[in-house]
Amino acid sequence: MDKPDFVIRSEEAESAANQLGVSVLELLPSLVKPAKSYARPPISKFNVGAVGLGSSGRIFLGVNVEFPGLPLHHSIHAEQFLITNLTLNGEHQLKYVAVSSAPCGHCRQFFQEIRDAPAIRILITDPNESPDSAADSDGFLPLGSILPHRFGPDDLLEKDIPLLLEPHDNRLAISDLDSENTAESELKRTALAAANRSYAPYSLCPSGVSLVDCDGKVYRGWYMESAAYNPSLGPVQAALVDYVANGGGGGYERIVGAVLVEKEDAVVRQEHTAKLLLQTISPKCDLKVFHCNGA
Ligand SMILES: O=c1ccn([C@H]2C[C@H](O)[C@@H](CO)O2)c(=O)[nH]1
Ligand SMILES: [Zn+2]
Repeated sequence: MDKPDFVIRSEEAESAANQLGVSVLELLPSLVKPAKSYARPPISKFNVGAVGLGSSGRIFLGVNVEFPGLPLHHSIHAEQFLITNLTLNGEHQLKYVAVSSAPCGHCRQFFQEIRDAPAIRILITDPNESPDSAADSDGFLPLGSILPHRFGPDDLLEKDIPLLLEPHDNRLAISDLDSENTAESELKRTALAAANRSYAPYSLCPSGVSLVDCDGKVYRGWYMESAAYNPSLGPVQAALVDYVANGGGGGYERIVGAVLVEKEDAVVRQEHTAKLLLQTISPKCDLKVFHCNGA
């Protein structure tokens, strides 16, 4: 691979599997090592790669990302990157994951935001892991076997609320945005569209971020919450997942502009954390914040 490919189309996955004489499922563990090479862990130097198969047949990659100069809790875990990559690409279900080391408790918890999470099957490729009696003959374990007695969306939400990978529209708007026509208004519209896809069923404070690099290429991401609150992923991190996946491997200093859209009266506000994160990794980046109205 010359350029990192963080999403593999189903036809590509099938033809790669055919060429190797394996099934698409068997392809997943073979992609973990290349995935690991795209990780950005300057603090731990511990690369993690996660490879997921969605119900559409597409394969998605996830890697861990660490930010020097910031507290460790700003880091993005490979599994969380993977889930963000799924949602940014409109994938509605995650079926299988192969991952280089055992998912930590925080990641097992974040997976709970996906419908039927206990049925997601996980393969840990770390050769030091001893075989698990809950694993199928193909080596995959149900997530429910490594996180029993789950705390999740069912504990806090009504059953019919769309979960993390399911389509939803937060129906947020910014007045007069339709009549604006500047470079900044494109970033604003992208951040608003991102906020409309944000998954914030616990706080009801959705938010979205757009980023632009020095070539004018735009990236976006949205805030995603966890029933257990702390594994939630901020909108800047989510947009950085898009940047790492699609920015051609460049450094964060190439990000020159950013827009955050959130509700004016939000009880959960992203503004200060977004500023802190962007100022640290990309000091020249100009962050603008706009408030939207709920429907
Ligand atoms: O489930 C896990 C556990 C750890 N890491 C990352 C976080 C950090 O960057 C590095 C060391 O903990 O590994 C993951 O990506 N997933
Ligand atoms: Zn983790």
